[in-house]
Amino acid sequence: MSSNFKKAVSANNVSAEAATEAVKTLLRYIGENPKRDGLLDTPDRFCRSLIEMTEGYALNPEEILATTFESDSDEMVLLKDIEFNSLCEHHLLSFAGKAHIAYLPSGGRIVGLSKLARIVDVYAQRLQVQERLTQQIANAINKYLKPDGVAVVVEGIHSCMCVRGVRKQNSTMITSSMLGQFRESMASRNEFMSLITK
Ligand SMILES: Nc1nc2c(ncn2[C@@H]2O[C@H](COP(=O)(O)OP(=O)(O)OP(=O)(O)O)[C@@H](O)[C@H]2O)c(=O)[nH]1
Ligand SMILES: [Zn+2]
Repeated sequence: MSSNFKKAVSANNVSAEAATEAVKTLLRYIGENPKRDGLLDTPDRFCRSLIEMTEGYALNPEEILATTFESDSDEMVLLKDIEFNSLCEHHLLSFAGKAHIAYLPSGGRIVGLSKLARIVDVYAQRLQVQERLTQQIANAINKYLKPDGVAVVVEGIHSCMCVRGVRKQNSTMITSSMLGQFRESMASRNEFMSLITK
């Protein structure tokens, strides 16, 4: 794994070697010695973790939502409590929580349930703000599945508010994006909200 990483060059032509050197500089910046035993592999590990946590850039939402199935139901489909981990683009610290997604099938087509969870990962595994994460999930489902409506609510706890800065441990950020019938009809929105708060 480690040797594969060393050969890698990013899309922006930054070598893995340059990336690990940058982490060594950060370690020196905080007064650490990157040559001490416990830190020898840390720059390599850190870079691999960062690549792993941003795998969403390489995923294609159109491909994920390409397989659909026939269904004669036009009732709401809801997948709730989809866990996610993301990285806040301001501090590069984790924010994590749950996403809830509903859509109203249109044209007699439904999508495999796991694909909704995969769409969350496409956008969560990038540098994000929670508002954009929420909108991107809703917009992708709207664009590629063309349902009558999409509703997305994301609940996230931001490490940058817990472990540093204002240090508030128990606040949760809640964001939503309502499209189509969920935006137009209060009844649809209320049905969705009551199901996710059960
Ligand atoms: N709206 C929004 N803000 C976020 C998100 N993630 C982190 N933030 C905030 O981004 C802001 C960055 O503010 P700055 O003042 O530039 O940075 P800072 O000095 O580190 O701010 P503090 O966290 O208040 O110490 C902070 O208020 C964070 O709480 C997010 O997903 N959405
Ligand atoms: Zn942050």
